[in-house]
Amino acid sequence: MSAGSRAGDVILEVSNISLRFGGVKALTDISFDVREHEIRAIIGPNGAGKSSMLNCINGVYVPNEGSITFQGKTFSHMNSRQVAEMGVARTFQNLALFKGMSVLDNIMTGRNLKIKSNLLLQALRIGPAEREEIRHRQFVERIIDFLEIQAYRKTPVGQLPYGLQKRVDLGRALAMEPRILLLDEPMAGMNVEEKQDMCRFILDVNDEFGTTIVLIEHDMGVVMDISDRVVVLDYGKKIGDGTPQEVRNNEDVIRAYLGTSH
Ligand SMILES: Nc1ncnc2c1ncn2[C@@H]1O[C@H](COP(=O)(O)OP(=O)(O)OP(=O)(O)O)[C@@H](O)[C@H]1O
Repeated sequence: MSAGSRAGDVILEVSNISLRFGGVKALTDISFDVREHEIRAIIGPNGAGKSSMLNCINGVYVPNEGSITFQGKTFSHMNSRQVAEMGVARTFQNLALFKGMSVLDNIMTGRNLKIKSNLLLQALRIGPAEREEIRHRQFVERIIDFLEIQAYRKTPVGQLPYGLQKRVDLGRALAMEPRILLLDEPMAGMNVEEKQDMCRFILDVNDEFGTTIVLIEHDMGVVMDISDRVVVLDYGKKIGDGTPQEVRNNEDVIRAYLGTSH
């Protein structure tokens, strides 16, 4: 079911990252790697540092120490736009969609970085701009079919149930044609059926688009079935790293999870 058997070379390497907010050590000396095509989960109880880690990878936070290597290029900090241009897209725990805009238009916003024609040509919809728009629309339609949301193409996103909004957010990120997709608690707040759907879509994205996926989650159960390898954080430190089976049997991980309500 998982992509482990075809995981390739290391595409992303996090090296000795530490991050502090005043006196709070959000991350302490975290290192791990992500291989091409794999589904890599970062799990941990509340406040473990998962979101902080994701925000260091996608350029929102500047780590106090450490570096990140993406496709062979090492950087201690890049801004969010540079990271996006290198092929890293993300979804958000608190949805970042335009609620009054249609599903189609929301997903189209994910193409913005890829639109090359100038604004005047776009506004007039002439020549190359028109051809370019048709190409982008075709790609967006492919995503809409893939995510099985054809029936809601013209529906304002704010009118959709939460699980479908999360799917649109995934579509917006996919529209960027990312090499790496960062998913911030993609199953949070969902019912069982919505969680199953989202798991299926994550596996399909990984399989059909070949996208490398890094997802964070605090519920250990849901990620164990779909992940190739799992990093476990607790109080900002890495306490486990390995296959789901290895992580499940790790004494420190068991202790961290038994000590919380998860
Ligand atoms: N912007 C910030 N300012 C100050 N402290 C912060 C900030 N962001 C995170 N922290 C602190 O850093 C630590 C790690 O938080 P983080 O949100 O990364 O954890 P998390 O594992 O994502 O938690 P959750 O599962 O609850 O989302 C926590 O102690 C948190 O209070």
